[in-house]
Amino acid sequence: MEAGADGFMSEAKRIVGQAWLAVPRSVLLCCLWLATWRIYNIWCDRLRNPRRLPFPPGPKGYPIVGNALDVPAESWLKFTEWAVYGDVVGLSMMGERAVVLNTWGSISALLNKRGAIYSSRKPRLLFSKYGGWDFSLTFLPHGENFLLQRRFYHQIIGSTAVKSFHEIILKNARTLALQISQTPLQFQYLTRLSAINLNIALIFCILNRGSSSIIADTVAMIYGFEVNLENAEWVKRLDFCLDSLEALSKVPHATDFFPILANLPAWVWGNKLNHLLDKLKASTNKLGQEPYNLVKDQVFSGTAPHCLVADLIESNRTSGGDVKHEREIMAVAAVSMIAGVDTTVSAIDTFILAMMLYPEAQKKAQEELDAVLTDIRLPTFEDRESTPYLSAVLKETLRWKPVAPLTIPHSVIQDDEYNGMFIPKDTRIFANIWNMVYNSDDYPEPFEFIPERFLDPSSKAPQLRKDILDPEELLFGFGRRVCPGRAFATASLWINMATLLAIFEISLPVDPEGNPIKPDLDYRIDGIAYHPKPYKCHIKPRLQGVSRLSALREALSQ
Ligand code: HEM
Repeated sequence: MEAGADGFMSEAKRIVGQAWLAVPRSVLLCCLWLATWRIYNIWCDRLRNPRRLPFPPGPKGYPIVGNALDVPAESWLKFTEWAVYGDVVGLSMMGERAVVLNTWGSISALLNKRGAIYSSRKPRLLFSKYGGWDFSLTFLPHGENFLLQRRFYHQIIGSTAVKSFHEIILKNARTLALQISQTPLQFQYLTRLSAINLNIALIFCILNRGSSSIIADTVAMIYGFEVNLENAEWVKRLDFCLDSLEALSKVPHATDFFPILANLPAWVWGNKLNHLLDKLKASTNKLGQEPYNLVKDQVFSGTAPHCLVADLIESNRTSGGDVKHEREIMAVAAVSMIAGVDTTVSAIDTFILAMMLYPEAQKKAQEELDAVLTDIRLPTFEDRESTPYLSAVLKETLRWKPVAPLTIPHSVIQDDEYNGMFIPKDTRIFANIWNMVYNSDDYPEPFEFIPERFLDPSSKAPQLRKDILDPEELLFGFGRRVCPGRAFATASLWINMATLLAIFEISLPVDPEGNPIKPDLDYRIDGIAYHPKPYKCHIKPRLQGVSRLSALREALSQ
């Protein structure tokens, strides 16, 4: 019996031994490496978190992928469902940690008050490594280049500096109103045309008065060009850049989960992806390098108008005739073109929709404007302080349909503790704006457009309330990453709203039987912002609008 058992054991050992030998050596090594890596991580976690504080609570995920498969494209909707886990929700996405902040309390405590450590970004390696987008502030981690580019923005379009652009913003708002009066059915096309102007302005320093619009504000501010409508080539360039950015953003790439893979050569990812990345690089170059060179020539010949690039070139010129930080100046310019257009257009679209659907709000804003603008006078920035109702309309526009429901995720650069929870270094931080703007405690009846919510009910004359969460503090992001175009964007939005309301009556279109046609309020992410689907609207001059339009024509012809 014993001899038989021994025989069986040695036979078994031999079989198992052979089976082991059959395992390819590389797989074995891989498993060993993974196991060691896992043990090392657990050990490091224990050292970093000696009090064993828990990671924020959140939904249970699947092995390896974590919660990644449960997050749809409109992730803010899922994140809002997960707010049942708390103010701060912890997730795991393919091995990477993420935290969703669902309330103003947690956002201001972490992103604002601890902004020094919560203001980094995790670059998307597909863009930065392979797409040539390592210059872009939106993807830059905390560091020297980030600080330099933020300083450039502050210098040129910080809340005080931006006033030097008011004149051009005003003129562009008036031009848009004039265009809408000529082809009211095309109001959305005109907004689109504004984006076209943006592209064209990237290359031409040609002044073509009478064709600019809200988009042209950005253009004129950045490059000091006014806009020529006819150049379709530049339309294609910006569109292509936006389209390829969107296409590349929609699907996660392997390097998002395994950054180490970004060390592989680009050809590994296949011809099609490389082709798209090459086109992105080329179009970005044309948004940055080419117009930059034009403005630089103007600066050196002393003919450049006041604009972001010219001012930055001027302030970075050396005595030897060079320009310091050229790459960063180009980056600021190209990124502003992309970040400043889509966002502003989305807010204007929402404003027009709201005016159609809430005629009472429109009437109140117009009565307020008429009281301030005697006779046929057109609105100017000096009227901003005297029109609190309109300021409330602006805040409600931003809140009602948030331009960026999740902003851009931040990342934390060192381990941190918050309310007894451990937030490890490199965690991606999402600020769930969506959950905040539709929170009925802060904003009762959150899905309705009610500008009055921002006005003090105890005051006879309309006055903005101070005890309510201001959407302008939410919608432009947080801490050291707060949108550097905020002052410019709100100035542009305000004057566009004031000018349109002073001149036009905005109402629902009607069908052949005279029934009002309600617009579809289904929004989607298009490019970088949340947009309504194309919609129709009836826009015609008001009684006072007719004479204001004549005044406007005269003002623009001067
Ligand atoms: C209604 C208009 C706009 C909205 C709602 C908006 C919103 C935002 C948001 C939410 C962020 C992310 C902030 C964060 O990470 O916490 C952002 C970043 C940014 N925005 Fe805006 N924006 C608008 C207009 C503009 C304009 C007009 C410009 C430039 C002229 C601009 C330039 C930028 C840039 C460069 C960043 C990246 C900042 C960084 O990563 O440090 N934006 N914006």
